[in-house]
Amino acid sequence: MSRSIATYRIYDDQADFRKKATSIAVGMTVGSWTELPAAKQEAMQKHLGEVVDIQVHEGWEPGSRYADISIAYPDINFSRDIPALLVTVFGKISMDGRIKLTNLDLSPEFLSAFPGPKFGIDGVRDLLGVHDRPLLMSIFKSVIGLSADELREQFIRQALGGVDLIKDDEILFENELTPIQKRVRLCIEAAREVEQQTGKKLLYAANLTGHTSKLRDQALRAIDAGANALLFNVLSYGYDVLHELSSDPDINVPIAAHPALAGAIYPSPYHGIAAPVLLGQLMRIAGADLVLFPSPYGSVTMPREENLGIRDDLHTVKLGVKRSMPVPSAGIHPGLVPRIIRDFGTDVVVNAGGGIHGHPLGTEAGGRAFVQAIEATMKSVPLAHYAEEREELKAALDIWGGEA
Ligand SMILES: CCCC(=O)/C(O)=C/OP(=O)(O)O
Ligand SMILES: [Mg+2]
Repeated sequence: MSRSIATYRIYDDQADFRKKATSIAVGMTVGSWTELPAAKQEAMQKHLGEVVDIQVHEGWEPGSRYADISIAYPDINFSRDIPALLVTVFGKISMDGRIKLTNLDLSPEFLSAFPGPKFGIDGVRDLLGVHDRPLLMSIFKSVIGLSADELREQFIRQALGGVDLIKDDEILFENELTPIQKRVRLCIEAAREVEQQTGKKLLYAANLTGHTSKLRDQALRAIDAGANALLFNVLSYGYDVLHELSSDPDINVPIAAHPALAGAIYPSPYHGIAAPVLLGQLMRIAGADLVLFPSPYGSVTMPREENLGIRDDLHTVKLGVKRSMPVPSAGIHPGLVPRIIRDFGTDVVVNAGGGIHGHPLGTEAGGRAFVQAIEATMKSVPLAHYAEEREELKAALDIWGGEA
């Protein structure tokens, strides 16, 4: 019988964890068990959840306790979609005290319904023709209220800085000045102009927004206007919307998943869903080609072990789909590039907004500083040494600091 296993961390100083685990396994599947007549029990056996592991630990505070509990849920109980999975394994019990969903071990049967990322790491690299180093992405900043000309000008400045991708900020929604088709047309045209000068291909991830019922048409309009990538605020819509977009054959461009709202779900040790599940595994099987998340060392941080957990879930062969590109973000500046590459390897996107636009010599110099920092790190040259002959990197290190 095909089963998917959910692991929870439950904090309770008094609980009989075996009893608690059994009540979850029964309550989230067949509802009640011991009261059922034998004939009914036999009929319902195939639907019954099972406690497969309980590990009890002493907590940090004296006398406190917690347990890691794993429960197997028969795949027969729920349909092959993420909403059904999440309601089954963490619907009602997510509201029942101090309990956090920390891991999902999904069955091959369940995973068979998920094509995963259309492009993945290798496909994005193929689009750009860059295979031997981290990618560099910049983010429009102070973008609300910009006219089309101002947006185009900012795009060109970023492109001339040598970035591989440019993304909308996640707070750029449909608006009268730069509706998606208009801004895609002007940015892609600008990308082609700059490519004439630099020879560099560019992906522009336009933010796909608006009512759910209109997203597919919106995406097709953007692609018709020349869009070669999309940004999507997954958690405000739900994973299944991403799944529908990513598995649509007509939406043939990479999708970058933004983590907006994730901070309401992953940080607490006592509640919510662990970051590797929320921003690693589920984003990848829902089809995100690139996944943004708070880095361990920027302005909006996430503990390093959770970052590395996301990295591992975006790469693991266990999920049986293409790998998604990790994009550790927020407060990234050139001095952090060696740490990023040390933690994530070269299959990573170095992503910055303020770290590019806030450069003392301007946006173009900000991009060049990152390009230089990546070059130095790939050559195993200390940034400070590499900066001796490169004013853009030197200015960035002077203002934001160098590698730890
Ligand atoms: C984790 C998401 C980061 C993000 O959306 C963003 O705009 C970052 O900007 P900077 O912190 O690099 O300025
Ligand atoms: Mg942003």
